[in-house]
Amino acid sequence: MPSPKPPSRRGGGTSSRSGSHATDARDLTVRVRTARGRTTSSTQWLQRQLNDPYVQEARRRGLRSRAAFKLMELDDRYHLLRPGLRVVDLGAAPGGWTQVVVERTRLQSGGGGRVVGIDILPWDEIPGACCLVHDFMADDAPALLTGTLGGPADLVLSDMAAPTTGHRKTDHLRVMALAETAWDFAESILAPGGAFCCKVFQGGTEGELLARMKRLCTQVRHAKPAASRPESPEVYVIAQGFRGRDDTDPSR
Ligand SMILES: C[S@@+](CC[C@H](N)C(=O)[O-])C[C@H]1O[C@@H](n2cnc3c(N)ncnc32)[C@H](O)[C@@H]1O
Repeated sequence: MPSPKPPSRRGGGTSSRSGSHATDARDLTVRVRTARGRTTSSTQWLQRQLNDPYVQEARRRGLRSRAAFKLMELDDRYHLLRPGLRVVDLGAAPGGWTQVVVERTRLQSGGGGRVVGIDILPWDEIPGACCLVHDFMADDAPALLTGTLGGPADLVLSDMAAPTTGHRKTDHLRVMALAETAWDFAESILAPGGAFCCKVFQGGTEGELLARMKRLCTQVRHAKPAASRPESPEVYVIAQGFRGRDDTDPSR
């Protein structure tokens, strides 16, 4: 599954913002009328979805989410995926990242690896993957994931995000709490040499969490893929070259 070139809009973009484009380019922007019962924000969301080239490209390729393009780009840059890997995908629904993992680790053609995805929301099975519906923050989630994977992981992915409240500080804290719990879990399941790729919020992974990752991994970087909306504070932290868990670390 090749990564996309940043999808372009046929017709040269939105005419309302494209005064510099060729004058014969047709305006293909879909405009959504506000309807009774639909709030302004949901109208804006719908209009953005209908006009998002990543949404259109995902649909064309049979991908479940535009988020799939973020993982493709991160993998192209940091070489996270290869055949035979054992991967855990946290916050996996509706399944775009899992589809990319299955494809790029060649799970369906006997690649020898395994992928276990988990989400608190129901999601449809993906052939080649084990799709769990469970709260990752529940006490029994680490054991469930470890048992289902059946051994150490080479890669832990987390695209988990709680529904946004619109209150920036609250949203930041909620995403960072998920990221910290994801790293705690990664420390317990990653094989030496393993990697972790996780959504965090701008400002990146801070303080103690970043220090812990740097202590246990040879490389820790932040990246914002092109498919991540510029107005979104999300970025991804990629920690590679896991050295093994340090049970003497007092911050654990
Ligand atoms: C941005 S979406 C993930 C998109 C996914 N990577 C894809 O490519 O389709 C974030 C997901 O995190 C999930 N999530 C948030 N909190 C969770 C939790 N405590 N346990 C499991 N999943 C959670 C949400 O239900 C949501 O489906």
